[in-house]
Amino acid sequence: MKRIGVFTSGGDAPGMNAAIRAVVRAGIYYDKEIIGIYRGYEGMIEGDFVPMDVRSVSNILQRGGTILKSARSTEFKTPEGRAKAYEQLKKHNIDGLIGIGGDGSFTGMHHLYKEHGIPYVCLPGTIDNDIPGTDYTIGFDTATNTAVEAIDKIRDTALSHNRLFFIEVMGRDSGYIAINAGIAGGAVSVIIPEEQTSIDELVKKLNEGGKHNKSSSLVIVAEGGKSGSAMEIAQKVKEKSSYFDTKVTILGHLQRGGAPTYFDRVLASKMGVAAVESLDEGKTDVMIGIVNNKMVYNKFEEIMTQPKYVHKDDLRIAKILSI
Ligand SMILES: Nc1ncnc2c1ncn2[C@@H]1O[C@H](COP(=O)(O)OP(=O)(O)O)[C@@H](O)[C@H]1O
Ligand SMILES: O=P(O)(O)OC[C@H]1O[C@](O)(COP(=O)(O)O)[C@@H](O)[C@@H]1O
Ligand SMILES: [Mg+2]
Repeated sequence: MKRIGVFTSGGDAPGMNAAIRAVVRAGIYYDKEIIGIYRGYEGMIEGDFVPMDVRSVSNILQRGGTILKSARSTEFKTPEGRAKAYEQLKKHNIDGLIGIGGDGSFTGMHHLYKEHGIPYVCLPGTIDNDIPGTDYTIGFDTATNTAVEAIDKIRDTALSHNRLFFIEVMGRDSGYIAINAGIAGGAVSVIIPEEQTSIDELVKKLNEGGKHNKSSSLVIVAEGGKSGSAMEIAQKVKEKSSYFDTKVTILGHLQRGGAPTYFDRVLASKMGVAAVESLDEGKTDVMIGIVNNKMVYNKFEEIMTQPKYVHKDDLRIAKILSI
């Protein structure tokens, strides 16, 4: 393994820069040439490559976003698109890849490997924490802290006006950000895609809160749930009860930006070094994960056939604490 390509793909996540830095520095430490690939699979298809030296990753450890930029590429989902990407990698003598992205990016790397034999190691980089085989993904901790900070601020208004707020958080089809931000932010109820929510039960719960003199109520809604968006759920609740002065806040892309927490910086740094070392040792078709505070190497087929659900116990805890 002499030349390693590194790229970020899918939604950007805080800590991606720390991971790029670790890959570049560890690669150079082990006498590899590191080639940065811009804009994920789009840049791979177009051959948008740049050699990276030690100083090219100075002062990025603490920055959100990704200096390599990211993209979602429709073309790469086709065998033809991946063949184009492979031609570019061959032309630039790239022997292996380290990709930083979510479940979609991991699936893309797996297909490229199966079709063209390019060894790769994936680092889980997504705010959603929706990939099996790791307790945490890079960016999840920062995004959840950002959501909690926003929830605390909204509580000030909720308290001052005795209002009911529905706060929508990201996570695509996963409730990880929602349940953790819900526990940390003291939500009266957390609505996640993994569970069916009854509007009648929610109204009952809110009414009980009213009877117990709750002066503010915050409901955290994960995007992507079957019960609808925060806006739709708020509307349904209003139709069933005129008791509440209701407002809706969608946190949106606020959750993707900002300086990574210490946790995400350390996680990304450890995973970046592990990626270079494991690729050099001959590991491939794997995603690095952290499980019980230990680095693990997950084969694509072993983890991507399994769903990753929020811990049932977390839902129980949120419920107990919201009375
Ligand atoms: N099933 C797939 N086959 C091949 N490539 C895929 C597949 N799913 C996703 N990708 C590639 O990975 C990119 C990033 O995936 P996406 O789901 O958008 O984000 P993330 O990697 O953060 O989950 C997609 O734009 C696409 O190019
Ligand atoms: O920024 P976009 O393209 O609108 O995508 C929004 C989606 O990206 C995310 O922020 C991150 O998802 P990925 O890491 O899978 O790309 C999701 O929580 C959200 O559903
Ligand atoms: Mg994803």
